[in-house]
Amino acid sequence: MTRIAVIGGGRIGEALIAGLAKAGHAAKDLVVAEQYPPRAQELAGRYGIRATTVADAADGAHVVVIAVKPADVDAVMVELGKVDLDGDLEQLIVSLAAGIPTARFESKLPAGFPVVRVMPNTPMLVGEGVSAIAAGRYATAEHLDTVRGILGAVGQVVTVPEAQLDAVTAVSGSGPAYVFLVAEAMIESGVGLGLTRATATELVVQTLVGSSAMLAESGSTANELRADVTSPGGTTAAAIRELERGGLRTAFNEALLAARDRSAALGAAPE
Ligand SMILES: NC(=O)C1=CN([C@@H]2O[C@H](COP(=O)(O)OP(=O)(O)OC[C@H]3O[C@@H](n4cnc5c(N)ncnc54)[C@H](O)[C@@H]3O)[C@@H](O)[C@H]2O)C=CC1
Ligand SMILES: O=C(O)[C@@H]1CCC=N1
Repeated sequence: MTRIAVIGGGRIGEALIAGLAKAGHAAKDLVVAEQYPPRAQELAGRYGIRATTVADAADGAHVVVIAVKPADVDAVMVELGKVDLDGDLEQLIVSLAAGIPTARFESKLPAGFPVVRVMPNTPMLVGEGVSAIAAGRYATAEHLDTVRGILGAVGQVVTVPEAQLDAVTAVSGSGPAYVFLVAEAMIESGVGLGLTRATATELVVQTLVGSSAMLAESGSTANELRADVTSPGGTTAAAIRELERGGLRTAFNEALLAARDRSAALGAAPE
């Protein structure tokens, strides 16, 4: 089985580890390097995996997944520079860091070293993630297949040119947060209308689950499904009029532009 080292055991690192563990990836073939010792021990205990240093984790791993904040990537690359990255193992660097171009990694790695950049999202924790992957200059179709195999175990995978990854980050990388914000707002409004928090939460969560299943399975577009709920002169029309008046579409346009630009800015940060 592919030996995977996850560098950075934070939210997305754990989502990947948990999703892979749930998908049956053997614990002995997963290792984490997390700089904060209590967190490292927590992950080791929770998933039965080894927690160690960056260099030790990378040494002997087939795939080294970088899951630290963009600002910490360079420090990790310095640590990786101390390892004899072994071409015989066909090692591969997979970066989950928002914004950081593959060229930045390639410039710090031995010549020709393959790098694949990925934008995942946290629903991979429950096997329902979506990741976009893009090949760096030296990554082959086989390397992309390896990454598809890993991320395919925890959700859907799409392949895009690297130039589109900032847009992907705005849509699906950050996307779960928009959905959770909508859920929060709907629950609060339900409570405001007199429902108990427990009832409002149950209604909202299942409404999101059911609506998502329809979007995924019905073959209808979002626009068609919305129209089906919207009886002329009815309750939904009254609600949607207020959402449009509140500038929902403009707010989403501006929000995704801001996220896309922030991703690009993270990549342009001085080394
Ligand atoms: N949270 C999310 O939904 C998503 C995050 N990402 C990307 O994943 C990366 C990580 O994000 P989060 O997990 O949210 O951040 P986080 O802050 O929760 O986790 C980062 C972890 O890396 C550890 N770390 C930092 N430097 C280290 C080093 N030198 N050696 C070992 N461990 C080190 C930190 O202690 C921390 O536990 C970021 O680059 C982000 O852009 C991508 C998609 C979604
Ligand atoms: O907020 C962030 O920067 C990361 C990247 C996508 C989701 N979380």
